[in-house]
Amino acid sequence: MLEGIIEAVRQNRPLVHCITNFVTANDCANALLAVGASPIMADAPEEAAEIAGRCDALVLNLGTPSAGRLTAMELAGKRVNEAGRPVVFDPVGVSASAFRREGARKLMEGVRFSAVRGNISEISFLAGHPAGFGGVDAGEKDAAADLAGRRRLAASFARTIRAVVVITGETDVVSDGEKIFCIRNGHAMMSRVTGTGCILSALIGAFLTVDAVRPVEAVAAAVGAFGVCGERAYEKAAQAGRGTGSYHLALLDELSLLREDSMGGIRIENC
Ligand SMILES: Nc1ncnc2c1ncn2[C@@H]1O[C@H](COP(=O)(O)OP(=O)(O)OP(=O)(O)O)[C@@H](O)[C@H]1O
Ligand SMILES: Cc1ncsc1CCO
Ligand SMILES: [Mg+2]
Repeated sequence: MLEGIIEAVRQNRPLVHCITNFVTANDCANALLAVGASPIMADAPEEAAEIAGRCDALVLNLGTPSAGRLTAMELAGKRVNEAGRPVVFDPVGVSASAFRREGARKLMEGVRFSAVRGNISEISFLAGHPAGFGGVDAGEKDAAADLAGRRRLAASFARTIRAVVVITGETDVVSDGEKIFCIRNGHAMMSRVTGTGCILSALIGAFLTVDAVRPVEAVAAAVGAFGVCGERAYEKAAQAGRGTGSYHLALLDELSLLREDSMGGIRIENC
């Protein structure tokens, strides 16, 4: 099911426009380059729609919102919707402030998303089940949310918004409302480096441009492939005694080394 997708991304060199946060923008750009995509980060409302009109996919990330950035997201999102190309939403820290909550609400109303990815607290908040959590990373309490609950949430929210929904964590859940995939890759070190979720959302944008596979499968491939990179980075950096800074770079290295044969390491099941 996932064969050919990595090489397709490398061959197509999709142009991925990111309107993202200033914390991890550089990592997202490097991660996209590493898998063979072409990143462009452009968040000025004056140019966002024009650039979005020429991109193959758009990724909107709520990590450091501002009035201008939210306007740019809406303008770009609408333009990419008109062009029929994929738009990904990463609702970073959506419950942290009224400004983020309202910004996310307007985006969900005005833009059609192909995929929405977040941790359990972000997705449960967006879906109308506030967990009372306010930071940008998943908390311990969230880790306790059982897998059955995550599967139900991903599938029902996917049906509601007609998009692929991804809830990341120790086990990632990907659903389009019909199929539900559980992906057991990655390493706990991934949550000790900021922005691994943002990187994954950017990669999902690139993988969604491969139209030979269904969107839910393209998203699952991105999630699984990134998880495999997280494991390999652990073997090469952390197991060798190095810390989170080396792990961060090792993760980018593994993305650049990702080839079709890496897909064999993906532990994915219909669940
Ligand atoms: N305990 C874990 N075991 C395996 N993989 C994990 C674990 N925690 C997170 N991951 C992986 O880390 C990546 C990011 O997921 P996470 O849920 O931490 O995103 P996030 O909270 O949005 O991150 P950020 O806001 O820092 O960008 C995913 O690929 C996920 O599979
Ligand atoms: C730490 C942080 N703060 C806003 S965005 C971001 C990156 C992780 O999502
Ligand atoms: Mg996040």
